[in-house]
Amino acid sequence: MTQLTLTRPDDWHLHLRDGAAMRSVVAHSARQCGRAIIMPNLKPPVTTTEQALAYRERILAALPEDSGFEPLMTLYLTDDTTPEEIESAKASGVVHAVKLYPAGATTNSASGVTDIRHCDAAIEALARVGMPLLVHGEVTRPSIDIFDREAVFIDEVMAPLLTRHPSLKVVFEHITTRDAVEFVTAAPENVAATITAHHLLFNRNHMLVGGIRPHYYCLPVLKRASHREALLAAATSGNPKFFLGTDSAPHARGDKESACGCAGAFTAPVAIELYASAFEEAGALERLEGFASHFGPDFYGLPRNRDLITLAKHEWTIPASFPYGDDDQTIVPLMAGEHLAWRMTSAEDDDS
Ligand SMILES: NC(=O)N[C@@H](CC(=O)O)C(=O)O
Ligand SMILES: [Zn+2]
Ligand SMILES: [Zn+2]
Repeated sequence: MTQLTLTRPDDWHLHLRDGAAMRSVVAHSARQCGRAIIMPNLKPPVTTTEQALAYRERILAALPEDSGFEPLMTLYLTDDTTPEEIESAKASGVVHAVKLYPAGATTNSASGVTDIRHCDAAIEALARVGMPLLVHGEVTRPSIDIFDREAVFIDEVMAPLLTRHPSLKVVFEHITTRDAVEFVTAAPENVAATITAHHLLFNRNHMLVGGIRPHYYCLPVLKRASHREALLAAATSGNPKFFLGTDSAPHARGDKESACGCAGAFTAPVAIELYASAFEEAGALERLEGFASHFGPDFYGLPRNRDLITLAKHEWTIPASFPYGDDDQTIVPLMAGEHLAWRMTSAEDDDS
């Protein structure tokens, strides 16, 4: 196969940041994706519908002319989120989900949830209005090894949460383990998961062998090879519970290449190409479209995109960096300077 045409994908897990940083990254996603679920972990976080509406306007104002990209907004769940806030989020028509960050689990999660049982009333409202809860699934206790935090979360938080709220729509975000694949596969239809391109392509050796590579550091952290294999099998299985969410998480070069580097891989400029590499490795390119473009909107109850993109088999080199934010900052994409086999060449309207 030398060319691949598919329905335009959507990104069901994306960090755009705000201000100058947002203005420098949003076009990368808008070029590839029709829509994206926009993560609310700004400083301060997006906790109200009013803030989400204002953030959406800032994103729309930063889009290239003629872009049809649609930001799907989310709220950041806190211990104090009220059921009324959930109801006004639903009524707004622009907020599509609510995000659970366990306090301290990841970038800008300090205002996150300290104990999910504090949120039962808000979660009950989510179940009632049919809005998905998006979950960063890691426990945060210092005694739990960082490589075990997702698996422990399933037993301690995710399973009891679904017992208390059996009809709640849940997206287990950026899953990284065989445990999460098995949990989601066995769960009822209202439970799905996003998988990043980097967790499909890499294991922890890529981050740690031969030197420590900060651009491969993200949360949940890359796991051992057998977990990657389980993720790749799930993504390429055709099971509609698993769909595309890049978790592209921009941080300035200096904040990554540091004695205490930030967590997050910046993949937006090459997202669909990275996924194509993973699916090709698994011999499953014909299943890429379902994963990238069909299963996400189906789960969220939104129409699939009408337009198409084309990828060509054409080796090229990922740029070393891109401009980022104010001043002379730059941002380094994942696999900077490395070769990719596929490249997105064009997008077409399907008005015929
Ligand atoms: N994935 C990451 O490593 N980082 C994300 C936060 C997140 O999605 O957990 C970020 O906002 O930088
Ligand atoms: Zn996360
Ligand atoms: Zn994320």
